[in-house]
Amino acid sequence: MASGEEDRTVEEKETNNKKRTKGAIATAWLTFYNIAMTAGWLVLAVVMVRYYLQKGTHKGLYKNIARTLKFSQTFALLEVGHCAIGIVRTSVIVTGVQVCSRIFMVWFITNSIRQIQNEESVILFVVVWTITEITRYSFYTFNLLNHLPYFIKWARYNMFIVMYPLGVIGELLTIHAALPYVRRSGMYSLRLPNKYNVSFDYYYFLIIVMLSYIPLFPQLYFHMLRQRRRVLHGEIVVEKDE
Ligand SMILES: CCCCCCCCCCCCC[C@@H](O)CC(=O)SCCNC(=O)CCNC(=O)[C@H](O)C(C)(C)COP(=O)(O)OP(=O)(O)OC[C@H]1O[C@@H](n2cnc3c(N)ncnc32)[C@H](O)[C@@H]1OP(=O)(O)O
Repeated sequence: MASGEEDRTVEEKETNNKKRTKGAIATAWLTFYNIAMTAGWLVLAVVMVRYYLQKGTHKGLYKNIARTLKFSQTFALLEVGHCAIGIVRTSVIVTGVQVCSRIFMVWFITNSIRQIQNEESVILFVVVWTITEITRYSFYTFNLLNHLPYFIKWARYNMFIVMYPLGVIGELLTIHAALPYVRRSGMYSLRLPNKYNVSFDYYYFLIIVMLSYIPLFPQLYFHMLRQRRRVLHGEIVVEKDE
């Protein structure tokens, strides 16, 4: 064998070894991450069911789940990182919009405005998120372990058809319920005159957020419909932002 060819073979072997090591580390991390996230959302589900069975009402439930909800949803920020460094084949933009809008709902709406925490709409989106995330993270976990039961795959790529719109309804109704409190309290707003000479009205910002669901939500929904066709029906789908 010529020495040039030998060099290339050694180089290829080294590259393959590096890829394998990175692959193994990434797979181990993702498996750990998905198990931890499934557990987090399962805890939330158990606490919710137990609370409802004991008290017979959803009132006061949010206080009991607030910490686990904030923890589980905030950790999902790591998913944007996973896409950015390329260890999962998902769009950073789609994941970013999905994760950031949820974090916004949790921290800057539900957690910040005590008066709306007992609204039915809060329970609606929390229940919908919980069911979705238990399914999604168990799907990823079993998939990584190469033991994916068909019903989990089926649930992952069918339930969103109903769950996504339900979640959006819950989120929009919650922001809508928050509007009067935000207007009255002037929270997170900056009025003129101030030393920065900048004004910001959180009330109008929330109206813009609600309106932004109109162009953004269909994109997330159609993304999932394309994923569904690809995974369940084996169709080759080309994403625009890939
Ligand atoms: C600051 C102000 C904010 C203003 C916001 C404005 C509003 C915007 C509107 C937003 C509306 C959002 C509403 C929403 O919150 C409501 C709900 O969620 S309700 C509940 C129902 N929801 C769903 O069903 C969620 C569906 N969405 C998702 O699943 C994801 O979020 C999404 C990013 C859309 C997922 O898509 P993805 O592209 O990741 O699809 P796949 O799951 O098929 O994965 C693709 C491949 O990547 C692998 N992967 C991904 N993640 C992992 C992981 N953690 N571990 C291992 N592998 C992973 C996956 O296996 C696939 O691999 P392969 O291609 O090899 O099969």
